[in-house]
Parts: sequence; C-alpha cells; structure tokens
Amino acid sequence: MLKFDEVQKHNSRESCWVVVHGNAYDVTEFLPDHPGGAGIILKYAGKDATEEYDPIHPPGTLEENLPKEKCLGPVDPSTIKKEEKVEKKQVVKDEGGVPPLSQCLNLYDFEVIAKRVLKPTAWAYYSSGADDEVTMRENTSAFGRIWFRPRILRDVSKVDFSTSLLGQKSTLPVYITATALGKLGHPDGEKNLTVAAGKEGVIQMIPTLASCSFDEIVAAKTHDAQVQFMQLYVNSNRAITENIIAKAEKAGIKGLFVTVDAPQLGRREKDMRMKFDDVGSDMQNQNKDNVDRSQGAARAISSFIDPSLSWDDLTWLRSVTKMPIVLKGVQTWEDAVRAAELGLSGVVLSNHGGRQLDFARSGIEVLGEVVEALKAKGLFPNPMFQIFVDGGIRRASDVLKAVAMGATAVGIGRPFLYAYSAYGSDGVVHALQLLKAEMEMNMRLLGAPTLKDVVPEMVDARALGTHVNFTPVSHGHQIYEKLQTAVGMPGE
Ligand SMILES: Cc1cc2c(cc1C)[n+](S(=O)(=O)[O-])c1c(=O)[nH]c(=O)nc-1n2C[C@H](O)[C@H](O)[C@H](O)COP(=O)(O)O
Repeated sequence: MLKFDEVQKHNSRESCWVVVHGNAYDVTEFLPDHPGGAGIILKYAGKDATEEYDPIHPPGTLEENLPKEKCLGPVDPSTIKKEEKVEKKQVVKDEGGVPPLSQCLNLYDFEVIAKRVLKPTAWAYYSSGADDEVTMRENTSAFGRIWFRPRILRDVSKVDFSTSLLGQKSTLPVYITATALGKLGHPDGEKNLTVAAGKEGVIQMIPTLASCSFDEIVAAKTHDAQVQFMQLYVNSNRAITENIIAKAEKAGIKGLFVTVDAPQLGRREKDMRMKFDDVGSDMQNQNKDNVDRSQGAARAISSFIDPSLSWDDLTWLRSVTKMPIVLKGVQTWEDAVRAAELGLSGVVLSNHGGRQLDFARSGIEVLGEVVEALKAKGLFPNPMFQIFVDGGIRRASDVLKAVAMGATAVGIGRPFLYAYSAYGSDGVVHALQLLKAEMEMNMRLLGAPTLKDVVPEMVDARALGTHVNFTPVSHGHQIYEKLQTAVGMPGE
C-alpha cells in the first residue's frame, strides 16, 4: 500500500499524482487534455483531491479517461493528511479595508470599495450629481429598460469587439472619458488612466481640469503609438484655449471633445457641502486662480469656463485646429443634426454623468431619436460622423445596447476613478479586463461574433419611451400581418 508522503513528492507538472477516493493516480500525461485546464489539477498535485473532485465529476470519470496503469493503487488511509480547509473569508487588507483586486468581479465592486477608501471631499466630488440626482440615477436605470433579442445557431467560436474611434484603433468600443481632479482619489491622478489605457489598448480622454499636468499625462503613455483624446472647456480668455489646443495637437492628440453642456458647472450638493481645500486642477495652478473654495470643488475650479460659447464659435474653433472636433454633451436630435450638417466629426450624447442639468434625459434615451433623425436626413450611418454615448455605463451589456442602437462607442467615467482610487492603475486594467470578459460572453450569447453583427434588431427599446422604432416586436407584427394575408388568416 502506498504511503501518502510518497504521493506528496509528485506535486509538479513534471510528475503529478493525486489521491481520489483513497486511490493514487498518476495524471501527469493527462494534464494537457483536462477540459478544465491543467491549473485546477496542479492545485491538488500531491494531495487528496476527493472533496474537490466529487461535485464536478460523475462516477467513473477517472476510469474512462485514464489508462489502467495510471491507477497506482490504494494509499494507506492512516497516512493521508487532509488539506486543512482555509475558509475563504472576505479577506480585507489592513490598509483601509481594500480586498484583493481579484475579488472585484464587476465595475460596481469598485464603487463600494472607493466609498470606503476615498477622502470625504473626493467621494463627494466623484460621486455627486446635480440637484436631486434624478438624471444620475436615470443614466443607469435607463439601460435596465432595454432588452436583448439574442439570435441562435451562429458560429460564435471567435468573438471580436475591437473597433475604431475617429479612425483610431481600440480594443473595445469603450473609452475612458474626461473626469476632473484625478489626484483627489490617488496621488498619480490621471496617469493611472493613461497607463491602464495603454496596457489595455483603449483611448483616454484627457480632461482640461486634470490634476496632473498635460505633459505628465502624455509622458505617462506606455508606448508612443498610444492614442489620447482631449476634452476641452473653452476659456473666456480664448488665447488660453488656443494655447491648449495647439499644445494638444503638437503632442499628437487625435480628437478634440468640446464640452458644450457646462456653460456653468452644476450644483452638486454633496460636493458643495464640502469646504474644498484640497488639491485643485493644474489649470488653477497655472492661472493662480484665487477662487472661492467654500462651495465645494466644482465651484472652485470652473470660474474660467466661457458661458458665451455658441455655434458661431465653431468657425473660430475649426480655424485653430486640424484635429477632429466632437461636441460632448449633446442632448437632442436637433443639435446632433446641426453638428453633422456642420461637418463635425461626431457628438457625445451625454448629460455629464448627471452632474449638470437635473432631469436631462440619459444619453441612451437620446440615442434613439438622434439616429432616426440623422437617418431621415441621410446622415446615418456615416463613418465620418460618429455617435458616442456616456453616462451610467457599468456593464458590457450596456455597451452592447448602445452599439446596437447606433453608437460607435461609449465613455465610462466614475468606475475607472473608483478603480484607481483603491488600486491604482492595476485597478483600471482589471476593470477593463472585466469589461472585455463580459463583452466576450455577452456577444457569444447574443449571437454576434463582431460588433457589426450587433444590430438594432437585437434590442427591444420600447420601454425607453423613445419615439423611434427599435422594437423588432413591431417588425414581428408587420411580419405577422404579412403572414395573415399570405395564409389568409382572419385579421385580429
Ligand atoms: C464623474 C465625473 C464626471 C465628469 C467630471 C468629473 C467627475 C468626477 N468632470 S467635471 O469636473 O467637470 O464635472 C468633467 C470635466 O471636467 N469635463 C467633462 O467634459 N466632463 C466631466 N465629467 C463627465 C464625464 O466626462 C462623463 O460625461 C460622465 O462621467 C459619464 O458618466 P459616468 O461617470 O456615470 O460614467
């Protein structure tokens, strides 16, 4: 009879024995063929694997899959040492209750942790929405009113969710949107986003109101070809804005996103309750703004924004840059059509994460009417005019709903702030990898191997209340009517 300490010596890929139901088995040659991969077996190499083996394998699995001689015979039960079961407790690290990154399974997990670790001023600034935060809540709940219509029996062995934004490649139809004051959450501020975006092949939009300097953020790129966009608040002092644009263009920025929903920053009361004496934005440092900090961060950093900005200024804007110009914060089809007719490169349908006009509709709700209006004018689809959506996107299913309804890509803000506030750039890398894993699963289950296959018929958006017809059910109704006439069925 074998002794257990003999089994324990065979605990590697080169020689792997396990004990199941009192018998030792040499599974070394079987490792590469194990459907669940070699890793899970190697975890029990040289050990008694009975407890883990039983719930997953029907009786007889070993005999069916291993040649007879691989069963090495019984092990003396008195020598078998049971693995002391370490209860997988919620392991909470000492520093301020941050669990291991691997325990974050979705983007919401980062919010729960960030709430615990962020300074009150930072949490107030990042998490706040305007007034009663109705729009901020609607941004998320609107996605909950859109349903999928998955198709079956399609070859989804390979799934590809790569795409291009303004002609720039991206591994995901997701970009990291501009959010100000990155250093409130972490000393490396926006550089966390730069590093993660570079590692994961997505595009970061650099905010005008970054805590880090523009040069620092560009220098943090992980490789020269890494693509970055720039978000612009137009300054009442136009010369300052022209310098910012010229510097961005020279640094190789590939898209200028002009924020048009914030002639004044919204009243974010959680933020306003905080006296803001924390790190400001690089803009303040440059301009030595001595601003009133008694009403929270937003008030303290936004006095320079020009409320007189209008459509007339687009001629000036186009005269000072060759970068593609996208309007960020468009909220009606009328303004989207006007931007398209002016030959701009796109719009972001956005309400600033619910931080501006409360009771503005969510970007996803506006998307339906914008696509229909552009179609009616022969302006959609149009690769030279791309539609982006942001606000409340937390799942790949949200991303796919927006893509199905006509968006090229979506912007995500808070989840990435929360991710790096707790884990630095690794947190953002993990968040992007979670999104990629969700994308792969959702596209497989949708029956859509590429983003081109993610079409309007795959969503039922009736409950969004958009006045446009994404509802394949109505297509179904038309088909039903045709069927009725075709087979002479009586009308309803
Ligand atoms: C969360 C957040 C958003 C900010 C943001 C700061 C924070 C903390 N700031 S703000 O200081 O003016 O409010 C900016 C900004 O600098 N410029 C801008 O265009 N959008 C700004 N936004 C809006 C952002 O670009 C997205 O529209 C919004 O975050 C998308 O919603 P989710 O956060 O739900 O993804």
